[in-house]
Amino acid sequence: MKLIELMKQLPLTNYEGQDVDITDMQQDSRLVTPGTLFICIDGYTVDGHDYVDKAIERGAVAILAQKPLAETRVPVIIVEDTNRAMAILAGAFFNHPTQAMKMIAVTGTNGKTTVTHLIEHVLRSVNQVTGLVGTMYQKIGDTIQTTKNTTPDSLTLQRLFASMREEYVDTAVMEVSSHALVLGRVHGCDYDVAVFTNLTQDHLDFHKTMDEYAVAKSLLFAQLGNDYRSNRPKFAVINSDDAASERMITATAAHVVTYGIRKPATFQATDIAISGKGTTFNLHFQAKTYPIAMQLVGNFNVYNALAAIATTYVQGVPLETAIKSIESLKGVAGRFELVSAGQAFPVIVDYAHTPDSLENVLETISDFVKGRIICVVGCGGDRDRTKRPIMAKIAVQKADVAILTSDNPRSEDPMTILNQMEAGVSAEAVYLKEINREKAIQLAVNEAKDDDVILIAGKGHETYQIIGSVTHHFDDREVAEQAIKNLK
Ligand SMILES: CC(=O)N[C@H]1[C@@H](OP(=O)(O)OP(=O)(O)OC[C@H]2O[C@@H](n3ccc(=O)[nH]c3=O)[C@H](O)[C@@H]2O)O[C@H](CO)[C@@H](O)[C@@H]1O[C@H](C)C(=O)N[C@@H](C)C(=O)N[C@H](CCC(=O)O)C(=O)O
Ligand SMILES: Nc1ncnc2c1ncn2[C@@H]1O[C@H](COP(=O)(O)OP(=O)(O)OP(=O)(O)O)[C@@H](O)[C@H]1O
Ligand SMILES: N[C@H](CCC[C@H](N)C(=O)O)C(=O)O
Ligand SMILES: [Mg+2]
Repeated sequence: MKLIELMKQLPLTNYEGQDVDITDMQQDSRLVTPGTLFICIDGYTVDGHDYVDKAIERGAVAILAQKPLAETRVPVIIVEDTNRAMAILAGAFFNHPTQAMKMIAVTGTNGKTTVTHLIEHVLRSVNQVTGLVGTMYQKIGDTIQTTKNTTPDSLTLQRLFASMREEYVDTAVMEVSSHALVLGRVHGCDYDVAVFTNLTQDHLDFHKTMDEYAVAKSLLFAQLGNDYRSNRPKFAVINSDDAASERMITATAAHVVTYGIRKPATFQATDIAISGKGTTFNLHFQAKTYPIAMQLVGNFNVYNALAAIATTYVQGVPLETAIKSIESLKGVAGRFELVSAGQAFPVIVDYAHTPDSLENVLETISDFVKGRIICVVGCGGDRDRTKRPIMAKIAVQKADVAILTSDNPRSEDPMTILNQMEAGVSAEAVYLKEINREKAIQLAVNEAKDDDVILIAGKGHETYQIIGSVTHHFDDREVAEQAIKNLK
């Protein structure tokens, strides 16, 4: 693509300088190849404007910047906000790939990964080619790529959607984080359905207040339904039981479909029964009742199943087909995943890393446990500090034996994090504290009797423990399995 042609996407820029062929766009100098337009992003850690030399050395033929640069070797285009411009240019450069497939976005504090996997599973059961973008990986059909972010930057995303278009993906299902919404990572994505799971405390290091966090989530719904050039109907699929739902509904111009348990909803669940092996409930939709017996455990997974059924229904999948598919799903990796190494007591690895999810998962276990609940939990470093005392309090109150430990301390001192967790626990409470996560898991396993249930919370599918700037291999499932073997 010619630079002048590309710059027409930024009409206020009026670029009429030297024209060159642009064969790629990059915001990371390390990925530049000859012919690239290099976009300078002023980041949280470093300033991309400082990498212009590196980019040109690697063959960049033009630079997009938001600060004046003393650069004469290649054309420099200055815009007010390179991040915003990047999203607009990325959509145009890759010829708007999101318009070539159905697009489903899932946002909310908890349940995004689970709901996207449920939707993917249902769509695959009706032979769709699917794409998936989220916390665990990016996936096209069966091909998996690892990823740094739940929702990557706009350029990475549009490039990914272009690859999906090449693979004839029918529907892309993606998690949209609140960070992504605020940072414009999904600008230019043309969604057909946006799903809201729930809003509870997390990420207050980034959003500062719950109100700000809610506004961030509502941005997804604000960008849905306004594009009347596309003749596809747009749907907002909303959890009617969540206090923040009204804000999401107000923000959108799309059709609204609700799901829930407590308040009236388009897709309503009643008669929920939970066991250690699965959940049954009745789904009510348009005066009909559908009994469902799924392998996912917990009330919160009833919400996730309803969200997936409602979403696939508005995308044309018959209800009975979606139900059958959801019933066949064994689970999502690292979410209420059972570790079995011949022991008598269930060991559950779960990704609960927020107060609400931890409380939900502990309450779910208390619905079926015969003996005690033993819970191993830590809180991430360089993340919302205010959730630490709350999570510890929940663990100590809701589990019979709470073992507080480390979970990706990152640049923080692990003991400081543990102390901040302990601040939420009353002085007379009884709990254990073990900074080494491996030892904490062994303690839990040593403590367990036949009727007990162990919950190892916070890391789920993760296969690492980040201490300082070093990423060590660490997998709760492997460590638990070894700990069980050590018993014998
Ligand atoms: C706080 C935050 O969002 N950081 C994101 C941000 O990083 P940053 O601002 O620190 O980037 P930087 O290192 O300062 O670099 C600035 C610019 O210089 C460029 N650069 C840098 C070095 C170099 O040699 N050459 C070069 O060109 C970089 O490519 C970049 O364009 O931009 C990066 C590229 O897009 C992201 O990967 C990174 O996410 C980091 C890894 C992260 O941990 N983010 C978390 C907070 C996050 O976004 N989480 C959400 C929610 C998760 C969930 O709850 O599910 C997510 O969607 O992942
Ligand atoms: N609908 C829900 N409501 C509350 N808690 C949930 C819900 N679904 C899952 N959880 C809990 O939250 C944990 C994380 O679930 P999941 O990975 O699906 O959420 P997520 O929104 O993708 O999280 P992240 O923001 O880290 O990507 C699960 O392991 C479970 O404990
Ligand atoms: N997406 C979440 C993951 C947290 C997982 C937990 N293990 C941690 O490291 O805090 C976050 O970045 O806040
Ligand atoms: Mg996720």
